Amino acid sequence: MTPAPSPAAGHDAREASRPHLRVAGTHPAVDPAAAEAAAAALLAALGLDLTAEHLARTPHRMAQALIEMTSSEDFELTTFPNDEGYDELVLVRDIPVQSVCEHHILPFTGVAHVGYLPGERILGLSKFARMVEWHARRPQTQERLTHQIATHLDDALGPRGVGVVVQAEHTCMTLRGARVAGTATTTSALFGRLREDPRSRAEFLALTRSTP
Ligand SMILES: Nc1nc2c(ncn2[C@@H]2O[C@H](COP(=O)(O)OP(=O)(O)OP(=O)(O)O)[C@@H](O)[C@H]2O)c(=O)[nH]1
Ligand SMILES: [Zn+2]
Repeated sequence: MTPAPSPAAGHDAREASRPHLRVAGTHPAVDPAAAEAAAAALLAALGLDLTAEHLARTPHRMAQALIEMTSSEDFELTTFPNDEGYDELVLVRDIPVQSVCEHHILPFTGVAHVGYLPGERILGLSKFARMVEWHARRPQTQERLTHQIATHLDDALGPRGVGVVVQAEHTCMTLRGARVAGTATTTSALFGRLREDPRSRAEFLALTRSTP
């Protein structure tokens, strides 16, 4: 692997003024023991016999599964100075989205397309996926998830434009309730030039629709 080039001396001050942002600390505290006790109570209320061997550890597994689906790892949101003055769209497509709808606590899954028009700083490419996962792995609405990713990118980089499109299938709508298998929901959040400039907006939306 090629080592990352060290920043030019002139950029040291700017690098220090926007340190690698640690994304952490806003997830609520989790109490696994209380979650397990609550899962046992729910399963018993559903008429399950928790003394059966298959079910004995189900409250534990159920609590752990829900905790895993609503927790994500903290990470460093590494940004770099835009030394080359790159000013075209950067778009990372088809980032997996695995979230849980906060109305039914059932999964919704799909993809996110996240892009921006760089200003003074650019983002490490893997951080787009980490950012999506960090916001997705908690009880969410798709609209809020989409907006939070866009706001996060906007705050971290101060770019000229930000665009986020999320396409997802909600199991609360496909497996129960309306039971409309195969339906997909698309949400978008566009900021700056990607919202206001019709050509940039059209280019971004077209790229999120085209096949790679
Ligand atoms: N806007 C939005 N709605 C969502 C999302 N996830 C789930 N929902 C909806 O939340 C709504 C909750 O409505 P309720 O009428 O209280 O719930 P319900 O009786 O289970 O409704 P049905 O799902 O229609 O059976 C449903 O229409 C869900 O489809 C989301 O991410 N965004
Ligand atoms: Zn739901």
